[in-house]
Amino acid sequence: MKDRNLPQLQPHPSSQPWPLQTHRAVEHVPEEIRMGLLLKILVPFVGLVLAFCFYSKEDFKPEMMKGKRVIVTGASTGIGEQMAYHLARMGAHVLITARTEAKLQKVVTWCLELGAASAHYMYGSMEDMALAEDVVKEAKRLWGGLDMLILNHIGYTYFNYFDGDVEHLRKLLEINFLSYVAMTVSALPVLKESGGSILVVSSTAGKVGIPFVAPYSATKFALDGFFSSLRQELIIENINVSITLCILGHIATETAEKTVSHVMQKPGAPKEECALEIIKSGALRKRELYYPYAAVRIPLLIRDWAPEFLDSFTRNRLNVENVKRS
Ligand SMILES: NC(=O)C1=CN([C@@H]2O[C@H](COP(=O)(O)OP(=O)(O)OC[C@H]3O[C@@H](n4cnc5c(N)ncnc54)[C@H](OP(=O)(O)O)[C@@H]3O)[C@@H](O)[C@H]2O)C=CC1
Ligand SMILES: C[C@]12CC(=O)[C@H]3[C@@H](CCC4=CC(=O)CC[C@@]43C)[C@@H]1CC[C@@H]2C(=O)CO
Repeated sequence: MKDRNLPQLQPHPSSQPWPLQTHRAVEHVPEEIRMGLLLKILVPFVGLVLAFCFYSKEDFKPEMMKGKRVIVTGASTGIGEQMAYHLARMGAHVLITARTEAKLQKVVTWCLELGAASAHYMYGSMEDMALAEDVVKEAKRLWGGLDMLILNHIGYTYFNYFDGDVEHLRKLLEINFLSYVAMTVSALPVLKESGGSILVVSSTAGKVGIPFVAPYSATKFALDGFFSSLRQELIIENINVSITLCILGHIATETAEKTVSHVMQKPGAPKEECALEIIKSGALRKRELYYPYAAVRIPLLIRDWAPEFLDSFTRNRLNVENVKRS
């Protein structure tokens, strides 16, 4: 008979059959620690397995781009500039765009030095939808057709709390999204003739919620929605034009480093390698590119399983205390 006054001693966990013992041990570990341990072990492993599977099938050869006719927008600096140089080394024809003519002239000169089959530029702002269409018309005039359209340009992006400026958002939607649609509408007929490719440069901010880039993020999400739907329609109609959505993490371009060096805890990935991976993914007609692979792909794997954890992880990767409302 048990003595009511004595504390009822529990059998030591080690005397329990294994499952019960483990169950009790796990019960005492807080949820967030369990999630953290799970993610620290499981997620990198999954990322490595996916990376091996994905990249082990890579069979890009630079000669695939020799003689190809390529438009690269936003190519006066940054990732677009590096894409132009890679294409030049591969012997492609390049037509590059941006607003700053002097910068475009220098990039074209260097492209010819590097071995481009031909190199031309058109300058102006992509706020002007007529320019978006004129660039494709110029490609038809110069080359008689088009093989690859790389949509890369973006308008000025602040990195701060959303300030409520709806007009800024409207303008950014025109530059970052509607001009991409206008160029695609203009280019599709010639891309159908060549069985060509459309490469859409986007961001992790076009797939998950990242603070301080709300207007920019909206334009990148719009790209995903529009071009993922258009890709479905091209497949349904057996139209041989590929669409590659390029999801990029933080890349060390001049603009990015100027804008966020005080907030990011790690430097961006190299713009030269990023540019090459974009070209390779388009030439191989990939559905999506994730670069840097693990830094981009793992958050997307977590996104639908543990959204709150991902939000918290994203905030903790930034020195948010350094962002002051302007
Ligand atoms: N850097 C990063 O961390 C990341 C970048 N990305 C994406 O990569 C792409 C390139 O980024 P990045 O190289 O850093 O950008 P940059 O700011 O370095 O280059 C932007 C380009 O767009 C041009 N441009 C700017 N405004 C306009 C306009 N109104 N009309 C036409 N062209 C314009 C600029 O030239 P000009 O001023 O002469 O017009 C420049 O050539 C973008 O789509 C961006 O969203 C995605 C994720 C991360
Ligand atoms: C907005 C911009 C480009 C980006 O997409 C990044 C942002 C810095 C914080 C980021 C971290 C990530 O992991 C994903 C990308 C991004 C949202 C960059 C600040 C300026 C960059 C820009 O405008 C284009 O160069």
